[in-house]
Amino acid sequence: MMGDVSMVFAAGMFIWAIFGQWFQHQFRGHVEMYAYKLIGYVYPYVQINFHEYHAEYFERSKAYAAIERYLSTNSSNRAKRLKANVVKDSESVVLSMDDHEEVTDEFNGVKIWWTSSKTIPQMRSFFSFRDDDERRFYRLTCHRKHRDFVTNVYLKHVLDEGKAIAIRTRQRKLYTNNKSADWRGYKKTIWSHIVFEHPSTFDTLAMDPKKKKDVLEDLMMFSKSKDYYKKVGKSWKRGYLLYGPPGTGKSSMIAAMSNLLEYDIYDLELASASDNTDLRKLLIETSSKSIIVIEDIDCSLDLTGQRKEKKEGDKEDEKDPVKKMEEEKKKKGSEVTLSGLLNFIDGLWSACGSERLIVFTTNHLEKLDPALIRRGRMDKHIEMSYCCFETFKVLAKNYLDLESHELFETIDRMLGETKMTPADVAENLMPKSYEDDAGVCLKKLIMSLEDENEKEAARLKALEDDKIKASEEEGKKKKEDDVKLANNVIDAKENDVTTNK
Ligand SMILES: Nc1ncnc2c1ncn2[C@@H]1O[C@H](COP(=O)(O)OP(=O)(O)OP(=O)(O)O)[C@@H](O)[C@H]1O
Repeated sequence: MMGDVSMVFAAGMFIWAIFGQWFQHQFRGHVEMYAYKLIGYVYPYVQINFHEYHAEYFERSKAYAAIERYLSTNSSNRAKRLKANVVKDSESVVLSMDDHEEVTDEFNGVKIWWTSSKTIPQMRSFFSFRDDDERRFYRLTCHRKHRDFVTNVYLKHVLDEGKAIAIRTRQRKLYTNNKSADWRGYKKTIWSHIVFEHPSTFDTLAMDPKKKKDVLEDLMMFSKSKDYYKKVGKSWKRGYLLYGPPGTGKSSMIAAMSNLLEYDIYDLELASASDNTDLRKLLIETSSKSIIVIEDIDCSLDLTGQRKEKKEGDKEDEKDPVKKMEEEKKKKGSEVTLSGLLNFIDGLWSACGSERLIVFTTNHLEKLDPALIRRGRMDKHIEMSYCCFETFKVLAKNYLDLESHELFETIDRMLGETKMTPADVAENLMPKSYEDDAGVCLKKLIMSLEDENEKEAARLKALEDDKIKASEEEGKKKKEDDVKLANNVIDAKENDVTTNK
């Protein structure tokens, strides 16, 4: 009998174990569901979890990253246990909340609790994409009555702040486009980048103070005009044309713009783009908050010639065929056309991405097709010119820490008479040895200006001499022609007399 009972008991245990295992998930799910419902009736708080990775993608959640940055900046001083991350070329340390740490945030009088947590799955997936496979998440807890405020207002504030912190702390990049071959050997144009750290700022940029203020205000206005651009139906971008002789600070101005607005720079080499499609692809790949620069636009491509109509007397057809072929080949390097470039600036494609500056630089304004630089495309034309006294004063302050000196008057007068680029002035102001004090550098500049002055005088004299020589030769030739004409008239008269006889 005992044997029968124990057999029934053993069988019952076995069936229960099978059922228990089979029902485990469903049971647990149901129990959990009802437990949460029950808690929901008595527990006055709401919790929202933000996971680091999306379940279905291997991509880090942007919201998680933004919250992490927000909490690092706003709450790390309140957390007791912190995690340290080294960023920016291993130079600075960013602190964030450690796992299972809690901080309290207060926004518009509403209290919000943040906890950082992690779960470790018991079963490691075959496709584990991270070594430890921990799933981190932030948990936000707030009172049920603030639920709408937190989801609609507070979270937007956290995400916006997180984005703004990312922009403030990110390393700016300088992109250049170049051709590279993929594994099949197909050539394509791609952007590659390096960290951009240029010291030029609007403080160190030497130019007419009024002009500088004007540019600065224009840039600041642009960066704050998102809503305005939207209201007037324009894409949020602005074109700048920087023109002037080499060494007047066009590149320095671009670096100063980037430092001011904290924008990346895309240095676009037009000749490296195979055609308009390639150009469009490069454009689409640029990010917002960037400056797209095309330097020396007049030299980039034959953008000026493509619109010119053939004039009578054009020698194109009479060109040496070999030379013609060579020129064609050279042009084939890039088939970007003026219309492609115009499309790039203000066509539909240019509207993808926003908050972008497009900057053209040129040493020869007169060589550019007017269509390329008309207002609306290049909204602001900025002339970078030779060094004037105001420009010099900025350079003297930068290079020599000097605001006044007895030689300033001489330099003021000489700069009025002589054209010298800020780059050349800066070169003269730079001490070349430890003995070179400010006076020595200023004297060096004066000597250089004198040299320049003499050279200019010699150049002008040579020009004047050439003019006099040309006019003398013209006079002489005219005299000879007159004599010839007079002789011909006499000869003709004499012939008439002989015939009449
Ligand atoms: N306006 C300026 N203010 C301050 N520094 C200047 C200025 N112009 C030139 N410089 C100095 O001269 C150097 C060369 O100037 P920069 O490359 O900016 O001139 P650029 O006009 O772009 O010349 P290019 O047309 O040849 O590219 C700079 O590194 C900077 O040190």
